[in-house]
Amino acid sequence: MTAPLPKASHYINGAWHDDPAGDPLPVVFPATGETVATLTTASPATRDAALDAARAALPGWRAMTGSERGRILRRAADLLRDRNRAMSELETLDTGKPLQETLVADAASGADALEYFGAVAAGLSGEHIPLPGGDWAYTVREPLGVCVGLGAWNYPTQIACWKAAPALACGNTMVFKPSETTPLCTPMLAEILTEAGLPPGVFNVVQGRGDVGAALSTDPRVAKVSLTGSVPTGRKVYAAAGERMKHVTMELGGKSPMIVFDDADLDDAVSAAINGNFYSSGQICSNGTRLFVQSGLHDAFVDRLCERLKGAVIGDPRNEATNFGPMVSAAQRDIALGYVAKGIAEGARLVTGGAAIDGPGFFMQPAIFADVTDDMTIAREEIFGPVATVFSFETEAEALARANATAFGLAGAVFTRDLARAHRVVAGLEAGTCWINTYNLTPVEMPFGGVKDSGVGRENGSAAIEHYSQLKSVYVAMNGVEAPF
Ligand SMILES: NC(=O)c1ccc[n+]([C@@H]2O[C@H](COP(=O)([O-])OP(=O)(O)OC[C@H]3O[C@@H](n4cnc5c(N)ncnc54)[C@H](O)[C@@H]3O)[C@@H](O)[C@H]2O)c1
Repeated sequence: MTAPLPKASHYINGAWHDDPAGDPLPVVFPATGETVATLTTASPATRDAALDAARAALPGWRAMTGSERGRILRRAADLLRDRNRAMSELETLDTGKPLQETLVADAASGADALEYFGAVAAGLSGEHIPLPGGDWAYTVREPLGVCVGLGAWNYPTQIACWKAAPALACGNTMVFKPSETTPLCTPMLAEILTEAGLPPGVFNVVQGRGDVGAALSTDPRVAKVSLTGSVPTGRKVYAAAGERMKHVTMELGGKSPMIVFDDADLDDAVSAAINGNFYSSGQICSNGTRLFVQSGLHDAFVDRLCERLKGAVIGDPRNEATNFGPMVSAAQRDIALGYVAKGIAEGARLVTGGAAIDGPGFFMQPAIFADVTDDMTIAREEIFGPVATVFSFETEAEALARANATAFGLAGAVFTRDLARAHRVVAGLEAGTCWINTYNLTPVEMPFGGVKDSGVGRENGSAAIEHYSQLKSVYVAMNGVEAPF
């Protein structure tokens, strides 16, 4: 792989920016454990420079028409597609995800978002509202101001684009902090945006850990914070934003149910369970890790899933034949292995996998648990690793009640050939994003987000516009003004 690395740690005001006052931020390639780059975190001066740049760029950017802004975003989408291979290689270096995946799911998804919101930007407008007596009102859709984006480590390029594209389309400016675990791709995205014609300061990237994220998201210059991360971080960021009356989007964790009825297409359901549990080595927020399978199909489902796992090609993610890579870090693998141990200790049946793989890198075998009960730790907590849990159920009402018995509400799915049942079950699921007879497809046209503890707000689709803009209402009097005295 020959992907170029970022020329500096940060990207501010349309240029690369180094910060010798920051702390070292080593970037570890998860497949080998080697440090491939050492960036620095942002010192307070660098954070300030980024926020000042975003604030200074705001008047000029919001004054442009939506069509003008959209043209730049669409050009950036084209550049990102042109550089898909280099960006995918970098994403693989950053995350350890197989190149086979990053070539189709990361920069490509980011480009989709830039293209989509580039087109949407041109159509942003308000309403005309007729009122009694010939008076009327109109609304103007205005940007919020400087937005802060905080990213998780599993989809760095995609997360940055899903936040930046709607924010910029609406005329906001942004300071984005990628996850400290995967800092390489986002500054490259900033450089691409500059090349596409984005004015300096409209999109800035600073590196750092949670303290940098906290300082950015509580800064008085900031109007909105959009986080993709865990529920505990979400609580902190949301509380701090609430105290300062800032807007938020919270894309948080999940423990989503996939309900498979006896009449489902077994192969489709198993394929979806593979995508929804083992893609990206299970490190996907919306994964359907609670597999509720009706008793008539249960054993066949578990057998087929185990059989299909034999097709996993585990190895160096830079090899395009590899379809199952390492976990992102030693710490994340330890968390997943800890859950496997807990599952066994609490009496679940480990059907296959679940062990660390010897050698360099943070590899573990994909794991399937059966005979899981709803009260077990592995049934309740987000694992964020390649650990699937299979439950047996008898009736539709039972499946729905058990699926909803969680504080999370990110996603859910139903597998059945009975269309009425499919829609009935989806209507009853307490989840922000649902699928019928498929899993984890998240096209940019479809709003994505969670309910309950899994989040607030929506990314993608026209719904995202609501979360990056606000309305100004203007009453226009066409008659004289009456007063009581
Ligand atoms: N719903 C979604 O769209 C979605 C997508 C991907 C990942 N996730 C979730 O993300 C989690 C995994 O990612 P992670 O481990 O990087 O999450 P995390 O919560 O540890 O970190 C997320 C980001 O928040 C920053 N951060 C940490 N503490 C902060 C604070 N106090 N103030 C401000 N920022 C702070 C981190 O530096 C990082 O950039 C999982 O729970 C997963 O489900 C959700």
